[in-house]
Amino acid sequence: MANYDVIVIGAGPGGYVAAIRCAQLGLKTACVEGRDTLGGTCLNVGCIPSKALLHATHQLHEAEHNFATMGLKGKSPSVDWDQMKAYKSDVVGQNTKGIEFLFKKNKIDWLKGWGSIPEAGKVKVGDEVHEAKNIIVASGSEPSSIPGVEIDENIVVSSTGALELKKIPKKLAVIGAGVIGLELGSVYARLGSEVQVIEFLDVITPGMDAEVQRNFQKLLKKQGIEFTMGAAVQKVETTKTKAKLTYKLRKDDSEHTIDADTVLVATGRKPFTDGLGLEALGVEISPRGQIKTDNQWRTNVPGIFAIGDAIDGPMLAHKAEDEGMAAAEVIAGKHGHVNYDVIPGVIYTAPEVASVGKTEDQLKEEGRAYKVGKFSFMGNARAKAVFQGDGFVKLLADKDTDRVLGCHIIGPGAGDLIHEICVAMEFGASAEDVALTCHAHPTFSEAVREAALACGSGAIHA
Ligand SMILES: Cc1cc2nc3c(=O)[nH]c(=O)nc-3n(C[C@H](O)[C@H](O)[C@H](O)COP(=O)(O)OP(=O)(O)OC[C@H]3O[C@@H](n4cnc5c(N)ncnc54)[C@H](O)[C@@H]3O)c2cc1C
Ligand SMILES: NC(=O)c1ccc[n+]([C@@H]2O[C@H](COP(=O)([O-])OP(=O)(O)OC[C@H]3O[C@@H](n4cnc5c(N)ncnc54)[C@H](O)[C@@H]3O)[C@@H](O)[C@H]2O)c1
Repeated sequence: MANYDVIVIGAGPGGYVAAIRCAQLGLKTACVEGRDTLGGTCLNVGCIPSKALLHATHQLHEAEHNFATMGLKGKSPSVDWDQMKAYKSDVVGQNTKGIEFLFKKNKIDWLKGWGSIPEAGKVKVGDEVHEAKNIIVASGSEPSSIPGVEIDENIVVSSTGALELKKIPKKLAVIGAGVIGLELGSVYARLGSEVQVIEFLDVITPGMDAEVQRNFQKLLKKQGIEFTMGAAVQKVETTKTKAKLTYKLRKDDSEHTIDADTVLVATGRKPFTDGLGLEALGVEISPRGQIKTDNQWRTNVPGIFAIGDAIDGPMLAHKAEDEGMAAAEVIAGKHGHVNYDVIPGVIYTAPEVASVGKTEDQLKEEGRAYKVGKFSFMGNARAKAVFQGDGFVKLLADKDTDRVLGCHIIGPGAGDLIHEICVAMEFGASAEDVALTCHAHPTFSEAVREAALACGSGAIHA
């Protein structure tokens, strides 16, 4: 048994970042993690392995579709799936070991095992009970399924199983056209699977800017992904090697079936708080299973904080990290800050999709007068040189004050470009501020500046 200022439960991006910041602020810190490696969902079975597979398969796509045009002749590479998975695991290993190194460097104790909170101020791991002045719950989330669909991680898989399929399926059915469905759907489409996405709504990536949604779907269709929209999945039946998926079209209630080798269930994730003992402690939980907190990440039980996927808000690694840092600052008696209005969202397909701030629909709903500056990547020399002229940057600014209100990008490097606008929004910048900032040529970033120019006296290359 040991005494700590802070014990963090969970070593995902929320928990490990909270632990590091606590230690940096001079607090004696431990972090409990039940997995064999640190880094949580994100590093082990989320952000990092999926991006490794997206990278590898994007290279394959380039070789198959664009190399010859550039005079790079010869046979396209063949896929060694086991080696691709080994590369992915190696990337994961480098990152999880990196967190272990950071824990040692910051003198954070990793308490190995599954933790519970028998009472406020105490954390039990295995047979040991440790004392902590403060506890941060960062227990994350897990995949959720829908009625009639049972995940077996063999034929019917969650994202976790989809990162480790034994072989590349001939036909992959994806339930849900959200971020996971489209990123992993892209991976397998590039690997040659026939990919059919079945989505309940009439649009993909709910919550995104409507113009981006339409454009994105069109581009994914061009890449061979098939969409069945407005379809409610009823059930998935499996044999040893196959699945039969039944769905009803919402428009006419007609029932349809499709066969697939693998079904990926990508219908969202739910907070994971099993075994923590929160109910017995009287920690308030929302009907959606999220731990309730105030705006300083305090639960209703003194000394217990919660952050990341286990609480309200977008289930994103960087949101969890920001909350981790902020909760640590609060515990250390400082000011913790997260600006929930400026949290970017990125989909790492090709092209990438990124957004921050308000969508046009939200501004309309709010009755706020706004202007749109839009610029197509077709007018961006660098994008054309790398076969990525599809897509656009759309900047939304207040009609009267010119203040930047949101940005939606579909195109090359969108996930990096968006941060220029995040910074602009944090500083309360106007579209003109962005437009008057010199941007190096030839870069994708010039498209952001052109969109800002389009909010004023006009883009140059449009
Ligand atoms: C396939 C996939 C791809 C993703 N890609 C992205 C992306 O590109 N960008 C992005 O921003 N987000 C992405 N996400 C979402 C991202 O992974 C999560 O938002 C993020 O991991 C949440 O961090 P967290 O710290 O709250 O929880 P988690 O990362 O889920 O970590 C929680 C940790 O707590 C541990 N734990 C739970 N309970 C206990 C206990 N009682 N005792 C000990 N340990 C416990 C768990 O084992 C886990 O390791 C992706 C998710 C998936 C599934
Ligand atoms: N690049 C990233 O940032 C990234 C990548 C992967 C995952 N994530 C995070 O992980 C979380 C989970 O991702 P996700 O893609 O599973 O969830 P999601 O919420 O992004 O998408 C789920 C989709 O499934 C659809 N759906 C729900 N029920 C359905 C049904 N019965 N039949 C058909 N469609 C149905 C929804 O309408 C929605 O389009 C998200 O919150 C996301 O932020 C982020």
